Amino acid sequence: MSTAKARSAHAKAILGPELHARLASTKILLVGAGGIGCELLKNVVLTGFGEITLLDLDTIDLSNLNRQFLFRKKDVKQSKALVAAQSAAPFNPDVRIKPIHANIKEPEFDVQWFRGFDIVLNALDNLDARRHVNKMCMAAQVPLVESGTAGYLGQVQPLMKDVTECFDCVPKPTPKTFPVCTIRSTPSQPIHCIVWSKTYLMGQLFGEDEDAGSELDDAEKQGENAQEIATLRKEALAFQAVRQALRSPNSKDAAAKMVFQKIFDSDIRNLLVMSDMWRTRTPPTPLDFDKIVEGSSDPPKTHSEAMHTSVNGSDPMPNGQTNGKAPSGKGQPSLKDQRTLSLKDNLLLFVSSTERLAARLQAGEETISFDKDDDDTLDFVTAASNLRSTAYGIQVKTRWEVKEMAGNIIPAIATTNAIIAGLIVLQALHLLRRSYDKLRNVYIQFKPAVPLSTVNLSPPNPACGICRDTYTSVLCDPSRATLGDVVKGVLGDDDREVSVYEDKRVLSDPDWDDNNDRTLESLNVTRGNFLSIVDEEGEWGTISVAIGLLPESHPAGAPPFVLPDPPPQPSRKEKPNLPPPSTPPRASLKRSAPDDSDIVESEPSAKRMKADVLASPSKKRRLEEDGLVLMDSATDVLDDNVIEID
Ligand SMILES: Nc1ncnc2c1ncn2[C@@H]1O[C@H](COP(=O)(O)OP(=O)(O)OP(=O)(O)O)[C@@H](O)[C@H]1O
Ligand SMILES: [Zn+2]
Repeated sequence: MSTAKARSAHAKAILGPELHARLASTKILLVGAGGIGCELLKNVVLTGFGEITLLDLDTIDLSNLNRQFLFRKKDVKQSKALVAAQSAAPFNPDVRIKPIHANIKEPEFDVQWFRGFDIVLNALDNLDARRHVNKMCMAAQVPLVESGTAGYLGQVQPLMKDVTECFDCVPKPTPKTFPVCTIRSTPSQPIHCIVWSKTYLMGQLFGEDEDAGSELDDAEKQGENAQEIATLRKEALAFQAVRQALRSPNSKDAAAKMVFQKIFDSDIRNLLVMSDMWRTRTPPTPLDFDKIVEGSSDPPKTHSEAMHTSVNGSDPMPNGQTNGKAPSGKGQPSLKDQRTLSLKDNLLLFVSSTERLAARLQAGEETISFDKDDDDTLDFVTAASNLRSTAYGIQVKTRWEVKEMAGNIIPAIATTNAIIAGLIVLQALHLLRRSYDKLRNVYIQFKPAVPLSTVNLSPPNPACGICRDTYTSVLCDPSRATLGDVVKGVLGDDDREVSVYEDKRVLSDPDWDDNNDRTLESLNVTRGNFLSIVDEEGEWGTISVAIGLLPESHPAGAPPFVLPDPPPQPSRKEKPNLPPPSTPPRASLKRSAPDDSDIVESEPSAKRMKADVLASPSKKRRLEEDGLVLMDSATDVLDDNVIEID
């Protein structure tokens, strides 16, 4: 038997000659060439898929090499998609792998582009991209296999419009956020100090020079302490001087000390003035740079130490941690990252990492943000969060622990990725055979005797704001097609009252047609966007219009759009008893349009609630100005592993 025949003998025997032959011309899109993606690419190539498009936006990092086996050290900094394709192609001489180094959310990957695939396989690591691919697959009616791993756990979920639930049929946990003032003034846990260093302090010192005021405006609206907000505003203003020092070659040596004194001494003294704030809390202790360097500073005790001492008079070290004082050599782990740093160690690490980051700014880097794999930023965040913890009497953390917490890292396990990648192919084959009764959600669970569990699929959620929409496409020239013409064209003879949205923006409603004569381009609606046409009475399903570009063959004198033929037929809506599943609140509600003075933003599913208060944009605007947050679902669960602060 020739090598090529031998290579495919098993796959052919298992799949049967007909399906095996079909795979050679089946077009698959694989999104993500990371931990799961590398395993999956190998699997699909060896199974006999012949036409593979592999897309990933990232380049290879040294830390990927322990599990992303298609990459070698020489490939670091190269495109993941390109290198993975080159490494996997020789596994099957007949395979064609087209690598694309790009973000799947780019407008060029529009619904028409997705329609070119027979199946899509996700190997992603974030909710945003997963939700995007889900919507595109629902719109293009292409089957999708979704997957994810977290440590020893993993899941595979086959999704098919109108057959199964989609990824958005069930609300996803919202990333955990902390109130601004907990982070900025009253931390009580190590994570608060880590989030402060990574998000706030790094941003202020090494990020873009931007006004931190809007975050404080929001906090003020939400009723947080006004005097405290005023102090924080002053603090933010004073950052200008230290920012400049960090960027000026003359003050390099002094800059780190200046930063230290501002944030760990004078900012803390300013907060202490607000005696009200410390009535029920332990006040922080300012840190003295010179005394710590001399070794004469006596670090404040952690809360638990203080409590313990008062109970039994001893001086314990909770959880083997110390606050400032390194334990004597015995018992200290030998790995550098796992050693507890003393107060002086943290100060010296703060100075050296600040100097390294300042040197990078002076060498031309415009901004530097936290990256767990960038040693300078990890050192800075470790030292800064430990110094802040010390000032607030909170336990310090090792560099290793800070890396885990700041990077929201759950260790990636190569074997879990490999098992999940195998299960993805099995579910993909069921979808391609249209054996829908065989589809299962598959989980890896913590039960050695039964490591895999399968769950039958649920039908689509009738209230889902993604897969219950009726999708259609309009090809147009957005610089000439007007909103009114496109919407009227799609509705045809149907003269129902409708509102039109792009994502969360209301573009028109029955009492407000100011935008109807504006071009789509002027409304910032272009290729890759969707217009949602929502029935005002809530009787008919939403029509989602994917905007694509006109073909080159489109005659010059013809109208600047091509309408769907036949026109979309939205389904009559069953009135759900439950509120629709929520779209998790997004980090930012604001999207810029060239002139968005006439554009109102609201949660997309609010349109389906048809609440009277939301019927007119002016009312919506007022509600938002009042700082009112409209929740779509009361069932959102906070996930403790995910920490995000904006
Ligand atoms: N919007 C997107 N478009 C294209 N590729 C994406 C997008 N979002 C994430 N990815 C890719 O999905 C892959 C997910 O893989 P994985 O979870 O192993 O992450 P990683 O970055 O390689 O590893 P780690 O996060 O553990 O360091 C990554 O290679 C990432 O670049
Ligand atoms: Zn759905």
